[in-house]
Amino acid sequence: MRDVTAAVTAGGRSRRFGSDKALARLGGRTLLEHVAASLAACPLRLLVAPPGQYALPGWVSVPDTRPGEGPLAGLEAALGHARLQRGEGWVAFAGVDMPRLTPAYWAALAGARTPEARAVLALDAAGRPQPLAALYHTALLEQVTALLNGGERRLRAAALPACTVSVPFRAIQAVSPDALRNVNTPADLAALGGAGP
Ligand SMILES: Nc1nc2c(ncn2[C@@H]2O[C@H](COP(=O)(O)OP(=O)(O)OP(=O)(O)O)[C@@H](O)[C@H]2O)c(=O)[nH]1
Ligand SMILES: [Mg+2]
Repeated sequence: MRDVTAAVTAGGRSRRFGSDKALARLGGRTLLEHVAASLAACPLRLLVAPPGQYALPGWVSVPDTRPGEGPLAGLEAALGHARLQRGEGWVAFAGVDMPRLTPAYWAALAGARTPEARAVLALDAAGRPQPLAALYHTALLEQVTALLNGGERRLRAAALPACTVSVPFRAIQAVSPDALRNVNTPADLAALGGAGP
């Protein structure tokens, strides 16, 4: 993962969770810390969030380009900052609410890259692509900006089918079986064995 920039997007309002889910605890760590740990091997690590909201040692705070406009806007900020700092290359983009992501998960995605690919997404058990724990190339930045300017807000629109590689669920399951577990509600966290703040 030395050639990949990490980016955690953390500008959401956790409406379904009812309090800031980035700070909810699971096994002695916050959800945000769990996700960050999965990406600790990346040399540059970006936290896209309102300035001053979170303290995450070793992570560079990056403000949203379009605050409150959702994770696609978070991706725009992450790709722009990654390009500025390191030139063209890959970004591992994650939400705050996937505490079971692991280095092996990210390595599986990184290993699936092809020279033509501009996005790498894992498929879940039902075959649905998972855009919130995926690799995106900085070459997508202009396309992402155009989508946002056109009113698009769905993150999955960033992964254009023609240049997206899918990683089958069985390949994820083999290395990181719970990686795609996602916390949207307190019940989701309880199912993982955690509790609210
Ligand atoms: N940078 C940034 N990240 C966002 C924004 N909106 C959502 N996110 C992040 O995107 C990820 C997935 O979003 P959701 O699961 O919908 O989280 P959320 O929007 O906080 O939660 P809900 O209010 O319940 O939809 C989380 O890591 C959020 O923090 C935003 O406007 N900017
Ligand atoms: Mg949301």
